[in-house]
Amino acid sequence: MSISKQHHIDTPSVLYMDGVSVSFDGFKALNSLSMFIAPGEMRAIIGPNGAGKTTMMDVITGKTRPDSGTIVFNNQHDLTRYDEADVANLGVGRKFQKPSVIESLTVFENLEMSLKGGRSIWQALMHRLSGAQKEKLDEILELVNLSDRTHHLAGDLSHGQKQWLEIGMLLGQEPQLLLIDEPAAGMTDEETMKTAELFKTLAKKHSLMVVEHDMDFIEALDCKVTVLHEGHVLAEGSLATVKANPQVIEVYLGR
Ligand SMILES: Nc1ncnc2c1ncn2[C@@H]1O[C@H](COP(=O)(O)OP(=O)(O)OP(=O)(O)O)[C@@H](O)[C@H]1O
Repeated sequence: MSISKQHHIDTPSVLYMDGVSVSFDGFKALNSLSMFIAPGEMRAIIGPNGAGKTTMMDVITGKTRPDSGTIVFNNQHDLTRYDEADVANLGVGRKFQKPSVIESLTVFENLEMSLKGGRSIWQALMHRLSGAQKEKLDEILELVNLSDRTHHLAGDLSHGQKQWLEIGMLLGQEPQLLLIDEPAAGMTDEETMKTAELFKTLAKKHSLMVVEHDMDFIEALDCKVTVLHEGHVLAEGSLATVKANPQVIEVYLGR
């Protein structure tokens, strides 16, 4: 599948990938991968183990440099030229599967440290927030369902709440595109459904790329699904469409 260069120029996009390939010792982890994410879009990415999902996020975020291909952020920035810190500063936030909140700090303190502009632990602990910053943190706390846990230690939160806190910390960076790896793993059913609601709300202001294995969660996201297989896009469309695709059934869902 290829997306024309003209499409890229004419259509506003948050992420445009075309013909992206990466090899490790001759093995193609990504094999001419092409994908297009629109502003405000939420996209679910599925695929069997080894399909290239992590490698795809690595090349978008500047962790791995592709051997060939184009990756453009916001119709403007060639992401293959930037390192991880630059890509984050441009507005691409990444959430790894395992939460990495600081457990000995409160929910609020964790969020304070994440605010755009960079705050040291010391500044964060001094609680010198502007009115606008305080307002923003309150808004994030509300969004991620943690308003009633503001002054609890992050270490006392449930696994799902830690994941929400970390998503809140990403939001503190004001990213335009969020890449989120298996958020529902280890969550209760209730937390999983709340997370789907949260993502639907976020998608109004941000673009989201969500890598996930949990089909109930993907169904609840109710968004376009891309199926990766052997480093390439195998199918794209609604969950119902890709589930009915014989190639998808063969390589993934039917296994
Ligand atoms: N640094 C590396 N060196 C060698 N091979 C690698 C490296 N990173 C990834 N691979 C290989 O590339 C392929 C794609 O891996 P990747 O982790 O991107 O898949 P994935 O879809 O994220 O899988 P999973 O669902 O298991 O996380 C796999 O076969 C993997 O072994």
